[in-house]
Amino acid sequence: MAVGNTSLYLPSSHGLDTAVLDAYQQQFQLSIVHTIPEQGLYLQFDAEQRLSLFQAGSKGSVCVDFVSGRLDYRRQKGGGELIAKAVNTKAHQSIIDATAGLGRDSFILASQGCHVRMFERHPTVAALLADGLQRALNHTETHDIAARMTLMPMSFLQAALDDKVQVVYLDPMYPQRQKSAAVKKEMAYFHDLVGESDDDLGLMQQAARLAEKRVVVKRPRLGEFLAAQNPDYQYSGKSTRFDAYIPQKLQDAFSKETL
Ligand SMILES: C[S@@+](CC[C@H](N)C(=O)[O-])C[C@H]1O[C@@H](n2cnc3c(N)ncnc32)[C@H](O)[C@@H]1O
Repeated sequence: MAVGNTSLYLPSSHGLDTAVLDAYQQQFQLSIVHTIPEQGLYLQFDAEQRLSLFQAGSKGSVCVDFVSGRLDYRRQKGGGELIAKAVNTKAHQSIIDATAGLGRDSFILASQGCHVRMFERHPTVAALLADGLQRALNHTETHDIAARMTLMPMSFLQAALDDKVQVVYLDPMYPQRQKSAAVKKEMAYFHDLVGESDDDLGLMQQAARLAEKRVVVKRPRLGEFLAAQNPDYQYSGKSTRFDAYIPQKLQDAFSKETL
């Protein structure tokens, strides 16, 4: 994972108050700059005031937008989301999303009434998510959904060990496949930033300790099982598969492996 101070470009007359600037610098480890970087990835507010990830010299950007676009369409149309089946949202409403990323899966779960605590280890991605969440809270249509989503400091994931949740959801990065549609191009910026997953086993072990009912893992349809663990249930779609595990069985498997 490429963590280093990502630059946040702000014009000299940006109008942000000191508390907001402090949060960007301290919490999200961003370096404020007043000229647009000539190379690499950087953050900037786009024309619609959304905090966005840009690549110097390239077109397009990535931001978290729960209010318009694809997620808004899914919110309004709803429908048989495979993820809802895998999590079993009718029975399980308390969720930890331990790899929250841009929050799309968390938003879908929250749209189904779940309360989702989101953890994102990359501070720049967490900054994008915090910005998108705030805008969703400020918007009437998405306020109630966003109010069920909480972005947690990473350190709380360990501290939350005494505080079980029904489901832990995992969607670690998997190796990038061929970039098909142009819309995927921007997502290459995101991949460059966070890199591939380097801690699959650690994530699975932590999830097995925290979850009471299920651990759910998102994978490419034909992808390998995370940490080589065979799931108890599988839910396959056109390109994605959700593997569901009974946490106790996972814990037993891990303790056998360490004997
Ligand atoms: C594929 S993205 C998740 C996308 C997300 N499900 C969504 O709907 O937007 C994976 C994210 O998990 C994060 N991540 C990977 N390993 C992690 C770990 N061990 N702990 C916390 N976050 C992790 C990465 O920084 C990345 O943002």
